Amino acid sequence: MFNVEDIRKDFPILSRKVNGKSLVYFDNAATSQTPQQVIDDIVDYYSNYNANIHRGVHTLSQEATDLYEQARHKIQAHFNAKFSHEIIFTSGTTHSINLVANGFSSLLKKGDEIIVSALEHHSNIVPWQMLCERTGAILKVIPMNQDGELVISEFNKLLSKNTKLVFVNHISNALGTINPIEYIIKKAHEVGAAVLIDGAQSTPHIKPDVQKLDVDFYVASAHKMCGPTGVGMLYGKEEWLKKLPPYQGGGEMISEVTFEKTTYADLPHKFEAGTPNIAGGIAFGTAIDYMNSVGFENIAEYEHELLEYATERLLEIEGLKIYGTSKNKTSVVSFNLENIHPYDVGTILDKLGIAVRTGHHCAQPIMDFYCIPGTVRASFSFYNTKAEIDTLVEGIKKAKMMLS
Ligand SMILES: Cc1ncc(COP(=O)(O)O)c(CNc2co[nH]c2=O)c1O
Repeated sequence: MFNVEDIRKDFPILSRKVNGKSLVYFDNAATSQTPQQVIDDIVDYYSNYNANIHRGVHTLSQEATDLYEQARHKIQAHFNAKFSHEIIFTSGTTHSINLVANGFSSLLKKGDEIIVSALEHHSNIVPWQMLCERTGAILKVIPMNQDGELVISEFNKLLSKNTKLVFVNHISNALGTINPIEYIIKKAHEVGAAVLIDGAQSTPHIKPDVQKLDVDFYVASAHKMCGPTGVGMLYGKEEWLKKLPPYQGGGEMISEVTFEKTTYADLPHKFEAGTPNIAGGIAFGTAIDYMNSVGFENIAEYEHELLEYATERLLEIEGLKIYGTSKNKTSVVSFNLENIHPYDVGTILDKLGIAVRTGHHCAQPIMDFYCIPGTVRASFSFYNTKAEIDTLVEGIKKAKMMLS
């Protein structure tokens, strides 16, 4: 196990004051914080290697290309992809999902069925609704229960020979629920459907093995796992990536362009049009190195301790209700105080230096299910502490006293 005080020294921002108080950062499900090692590599790139990549004959371009492609190999190794060309750099999870959705526009026909879940982030709902509008495919939804878990018996009933795609998140951003993706992938493949797993919330906590999962697509954002914003990845099985048409046209993604006809580049470049976020891609690799140096088993064990402690302390507060009570969840606690709007609680906590997320968390169907406008979401990471949780609890008690 690691020493959390030593870890916290890696994150300059954690020494900040907010409204005169020490920052307590509990909005990690929105974006994680950035260790000095990642910051240094971004500065190092722009200080010593900045050049456009691929096809350059000059040294700087070659060095930048090598760093970028080394990052791709780091991502391949981390997710245990069979080939590096199965890793597509994108601007993040939303871009990755839209790339796949766009690709299936030419592969689906009227009456085909797409299954998503009630726990999805809007980024894993709206692109599929748009795809259904384009193709006449039908969207089906796996329902959720009061604990914030998927009703798997209903999933089994939704599956049929018409099911072509099943797209669910690994972990719910709003509730922290860990979904049984191994089972979902197995059952979807039994009817011949392809599966995309939205890993935006799982990759900060666990190390998915895409070959072991046998998943067809897996997506993630660097900024959720100690990396920079504006860069993410799409893993796709080679056979699927070869089937999908390009998402964007332009430089990098071509083999030959004439006004009569254009031929496309091989994987991965077919899906990487234009100049990418080079520094971001390199820093994504650094972030993966950093998280692996801390150790995902250590992270999971420590964050589970934080979750248990936070849940126990929060439930001491009369009138506080937690949403998302699955036994199988990561370090996210969504809650409300009776008859108090989440925005008001969040605003008071901010005055105390405590950063939480309030609102629907881009998961409005979940809020509709619970008949609430939103929640206060506290999401913990391996650099948070039990003392910070105590500060949160005191802050909530203050908010309750002021707002009741
Ligand atoms: C499950 C899930 N899918 C997709 C996305 C979109 O990721 P992006 O493309 O990197 O923005 C998010 C972002 N979730 C959140 C962003 O801010 N608060 C959140 O809970 C997410 O949690």
